[in-house]
Amino acid sequence: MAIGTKVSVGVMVAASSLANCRTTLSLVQFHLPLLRPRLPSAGPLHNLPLAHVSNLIKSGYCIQTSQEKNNYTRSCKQRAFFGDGGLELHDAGATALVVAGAYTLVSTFDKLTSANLIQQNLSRKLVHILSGLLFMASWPMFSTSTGARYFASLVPLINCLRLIVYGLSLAKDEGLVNSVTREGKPEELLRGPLYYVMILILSAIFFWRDSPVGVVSVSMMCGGDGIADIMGRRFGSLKLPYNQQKSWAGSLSMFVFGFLISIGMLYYFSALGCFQLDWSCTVQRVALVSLVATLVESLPTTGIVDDNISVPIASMVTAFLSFGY
Ligand SMILES: C/C(=C\COP(=O)(O)O)CCC[C@H](C)CCC[C@H](C)CCCC(C)C
Ligand SMILES: Nc1ccn([C@@H]2O[C@H](COP(=O)(O)OP(=O)(O)O)[C@@H](O)[C@H]2O)c(=O)n1
Repeated sequence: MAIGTKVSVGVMVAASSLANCRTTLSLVQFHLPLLRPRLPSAGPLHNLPLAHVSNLIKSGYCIQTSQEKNNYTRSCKQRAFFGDGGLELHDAGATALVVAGAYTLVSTFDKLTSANLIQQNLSRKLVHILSGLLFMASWPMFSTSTGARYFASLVPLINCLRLIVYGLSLAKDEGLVNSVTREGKPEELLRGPLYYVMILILSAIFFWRDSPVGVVSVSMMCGGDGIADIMGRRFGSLKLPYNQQKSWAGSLSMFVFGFLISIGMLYYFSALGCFQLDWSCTVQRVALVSLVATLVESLPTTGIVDDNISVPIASMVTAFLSFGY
C-alpha cells in the first residue's frame, strides 16, 4: 500500500472491556492514515482467539458496543482527516467564526439603529430573536468530540463577560448598549441580555445538539418570547385579564411562533442526524412546551423574575419531562 494514502482497515474496536460489551464484537470499516499498524483482516472479532484479542486491547484497542461503534467511527473519520489534535483545532476555528458572527450581528443592528433605519426596541428584539437561533444553528459546525460543546459555550461566555464589563461601565461600547437595551443605559446589559447568554451557556453544555430539550428551550426564549414582544406592541390592544402589561395578540404569537420555530429547529438538527424523533409525538410535546412557556411568559412576574430566565427554565423542565432526555 502506498505511504500516505488512506486505506480501508478491516477491523477496529474501542472503549469498553470484553466483559462489559453488550453487543457482539463489531466489525467496522473506515479509513485511517497508513501510519497506523495494519490490523487483522476483516472478520468478526469473536472468531479470533481470545489471546489475540487481548493483545489488541493491550496495544490500545478495545471492544465497542454498536452505539459506541457509530460514535467512534464518526470521530475516527474526523481524526483521520484532521489528525488527533485536529478536532481541537476544528472546534477552535468554529468558535472563532461564531464569535465573529456574534460581533457582526450586534454591530450591524447598531448601525441600523444609529442610522434610524429601525427603532431601538425593534433592534433589540431582532438581536434577541436572531442571536440564540443562529448560535444554535452553528452547533453542527463543531466536531463530534466530547469537548465540542465546551468550545461552543465559549461564544456566549465571551459575550457574558462582554456584557458584564460594559454593564458595569468598566469600559464603553455604545454600539452594544444601543442595540440590546431598552433605554440606552449600560446597566441594562446586566439583566435581560446577561440572563439570555447564561441560558445559552447552560443549553450548550447540558443539552447540546444531542437532546431536543435545549433546542426547544432556546427556540422558545428567542423565537417565542422575541416575537411576542414585536406582535404584542403592534397588535396588543386586547390585554390579558390577569396581566394588563401583556396581550392576547402577544401571547398567541408566542405560542404559534414558539411552536413553529421549535419544530423548525428540531427538523434542522434531526435532518443533520443529531437525533431521531417520532414526529407524531414530537409535535404534541412541542405544543405542550409552547403552551407552558406562553403561560409562564404571560404572568405578571416581570419585576420578580426576568422572562429570559422563566421562559427557558419552564421550557426545559416541560421538555425534559415530555421528551425524557
Ligand atoms: C438583546 C438580547 C437580550 C435581551 O433580551 P430582552 O431584555 O429583550 O428580553 C440578546 C443579547 C445578545 C448578546 C449581546 C449577544 C449574544 C451572541 C450569541 C451568544 C452568539 C450569536 C452568534 C451568531 C452566529 C450570530
Ligand atoms: N405576551 C405578551 C408579551 C409582550 N407584549 C408586549 O411587548 C412588550 C414588552 O414585553 P416584555 O416586557 O415581555 O419584553 P421583554 O421583557 O421580553 O423585553 C409589552 O409591554 C407588551 O406591550 C404583549 O403585548 N404580550
